[in-house]
Amino acid sequence: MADKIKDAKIIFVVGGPGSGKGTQCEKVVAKYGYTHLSSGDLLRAEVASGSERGKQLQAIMQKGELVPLDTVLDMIKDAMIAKADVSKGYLIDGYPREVKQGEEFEKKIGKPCLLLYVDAKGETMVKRLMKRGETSGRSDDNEETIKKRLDLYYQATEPVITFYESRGIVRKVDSELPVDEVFNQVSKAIDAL
Ligand SMILES: Nc1ncnc2c1ncn2[C@@H]1O[C@H](COP(=O)(O)OP(=O)(O)O)[C@@H](O)[C@H]1O
Ligand SMILES: Nc1ncnc2c1ncn2[C@H]1C[C@H](O)[C@@H](COP(=O)(O)OP(=O)(O)O)O1
Ligand SMILES: [Mg+2]
Repeated sequence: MADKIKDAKIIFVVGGPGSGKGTQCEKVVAKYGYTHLSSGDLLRAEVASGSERGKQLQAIMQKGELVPLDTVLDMIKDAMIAKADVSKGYLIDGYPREVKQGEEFEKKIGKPCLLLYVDAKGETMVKRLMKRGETSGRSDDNEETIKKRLDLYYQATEPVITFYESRGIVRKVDSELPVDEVFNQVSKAIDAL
């Protein structure tokens, strides 16, 4: 597997909870045919399976904390391998959430060619998540957990952006704008690859 994935384009999609990562990734899939892998979606699928491991994950996610690095990296790697023959590129959404996750990903899988930084204000993210919580059924879309997720984002995930800025691969998009305008910025970043 390693070779095939090494040659594929890998894009990290990083931003706070509710910033609009999933929304933009869906549009990238439609326009560019990339494979979208959301760490949160992979984890929620494991929870939905009802497995013992899923139960442990659910408890962590409900508190707004990060699940163990190895668990999420293994899931992403397996999902990437499963698509290796058909994939033009990968959108890795919601990972890395801390610098260590980025380092381990590069050791075990490969290097990203782009980090899309989906930027929105804290108050905007909270508003969007509260609204999403009305229909998402997600146990972490509640006021208390949202606050913890946001704190953790600023503490653990923002340093990821600084880390990759020094490598010159970060492109920031302004996710305060309407979805289609954000996507124009996303498209420009991908077209430049
Ligand atoms: N640019 C935007 N303008 C307004 N609402 C947005 C925008 N992007 C996303 N949203 C809404 O905000 C919520 C969170 O978006 P989502 O893509 O699930 O974020 P994330 O995956 O980063 O948590 C969703 O309800 C979505 O419809
Ligand atoms: N890379 C990662 N490492 C550790 N935990 C993760 C993870 N990605 C997701 N999780 C866990 C903790 C998150 O609070 C939860 C939901 O993640 P998510 O669906 O990516 O949220 P969002 O799209 O709102 O930013 O899943
Ligand atoms: Mg998401």
